[in-house]
Amino acid sequence: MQPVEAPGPAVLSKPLTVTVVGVILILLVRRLHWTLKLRKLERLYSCESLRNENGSFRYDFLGIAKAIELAFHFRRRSSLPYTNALFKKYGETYASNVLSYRLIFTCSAENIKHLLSTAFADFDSSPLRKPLFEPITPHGIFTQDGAGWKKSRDQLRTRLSNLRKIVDLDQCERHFQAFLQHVPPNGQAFDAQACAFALALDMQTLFSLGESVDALSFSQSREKKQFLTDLLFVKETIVQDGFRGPLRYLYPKQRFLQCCKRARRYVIAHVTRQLKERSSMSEKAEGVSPGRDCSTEDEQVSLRADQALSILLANDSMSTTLSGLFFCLSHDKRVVHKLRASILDAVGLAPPTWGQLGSLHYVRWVLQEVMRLFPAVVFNARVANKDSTLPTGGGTDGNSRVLIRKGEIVVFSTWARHRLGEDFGENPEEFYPERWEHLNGDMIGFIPFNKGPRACPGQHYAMIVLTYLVARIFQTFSTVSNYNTHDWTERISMTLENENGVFIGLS
Ligand code: HEM
Repeated sequence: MQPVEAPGPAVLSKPLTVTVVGVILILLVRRLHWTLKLRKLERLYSCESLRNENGSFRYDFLGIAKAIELAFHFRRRSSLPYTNALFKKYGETYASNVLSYRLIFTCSAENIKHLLSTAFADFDSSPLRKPLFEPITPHGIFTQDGAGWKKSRDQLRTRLSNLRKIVDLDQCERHFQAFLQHVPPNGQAFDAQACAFALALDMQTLFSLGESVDALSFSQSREKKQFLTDLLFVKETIVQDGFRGPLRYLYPKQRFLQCCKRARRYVIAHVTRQLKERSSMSEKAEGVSPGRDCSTEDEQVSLRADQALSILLANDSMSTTLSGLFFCLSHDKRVVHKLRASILDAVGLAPPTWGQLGSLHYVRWVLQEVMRLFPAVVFNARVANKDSTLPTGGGTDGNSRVLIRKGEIVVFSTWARHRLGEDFGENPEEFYPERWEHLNGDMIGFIPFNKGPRACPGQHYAMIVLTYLVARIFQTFSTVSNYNTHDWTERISMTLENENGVFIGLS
């Protein structure tokens, strides 16, 4: 009998070759199909090409030099003037290659409106935020898009809708009195930014956890101090990792994860207590014991914890506005004088009532002007979830539509939007609250709270609380002395801060 010969290598490699060629062909056909689809979209919307950042990055094919330059400016605290200079050079919308990703930078009011409102469904934020926020709020509003986001949003809206119920002016007064304890006598210097930060934290923890973290108290408990330290570290790491992009995986995460775990445990303990109190109240009221489904209870606690943590992560915005206000007023005696006179004129020296808050128009102009010059969130980004377009930025004049491919990141700058161009009248870099006499807080390019379905759900709450605090501060004091020895220097944390603090005196 003839021995059966084993198949040679040539016979074995045939099916492999066919498979590889087949896969390559499928990929090429898909690529071709996608390219043709893009061309069709381009033709349909008459898209033209976007200006690319060239200059020193012409041969930076992998976008490494650009990434280094961005990191350099972040560390040097010069990202804001740097990006504004690029907008002046390339126009309101341009593209950059950063670590092989095409990033589109824009400060065009039309493009921002498109991202946030008109084409809201075509752009997501979770691909960028989820990896950053997941360890602290796995199902929080910041980590979601689509149906998950809508569910969280609806729950928050229900919670934030009844302003009369959630803004307790007596509580605001207590927080204001605690703030006063930190103002030294006779107009001596203190760091108003640090105090504003503590004040905002106390208000927000009381609101979201039912118990203040007592950041303004001189006898804060060790547990609360630890929670605060953990929360601050978590926020700081999230921001740094956001700027590091894919390079963040090179950095150790042990302390971050530990802080997330401890902070979450603290929040869960408070939320559980709140839910138990509420459930025993309803039991007493209805005389029945609600069915106890363990998994539902756990889910409820986890959901509430995510909600509370999301509010706490969004908290710094209030302190950015307050410290920005102190900074601007320490340079402008005229506005301080006019602000105080307008408050005394409308409400006298007694704490303003709910009804009186709406009549403090000059306070509103001053707050809007501060939020224009020092918006809490200076940069923001969205990722295209399908091939799409932006209304402007294409062609030599920058007026044509531009094509955005699925997965591309569009970064928009609120800082540049508020400070470049002529939307806000003359000298947009100047603090001039009177400009709001002729402008509308709802105007398209004014986006301190963003716009559209994902606009800040706490904006009305924030404006009422801030108006109350400003009224109380300037009923009490008539001068703001400037003790800052350095220029205002950016510190982009979860929100915007002055790297040097804001040293003022109140008398
Ligand atoms: C002056 C004060 C505030 C400013 C300037 C501000 C600004 C903003 C901005 C710009 C966003 C959009 C972020 C984005 O889409 O990437 C935002 C979102 C958010 N803010 Fe505020 N905020 C303030 C106060 C508050 C307060 C007091 C709360 C809660 C009580 C709050 C809760 C939130 C939440 C939960 C989101 C996420 C909304 C979502 O993703 O759908 N904010 N805020």
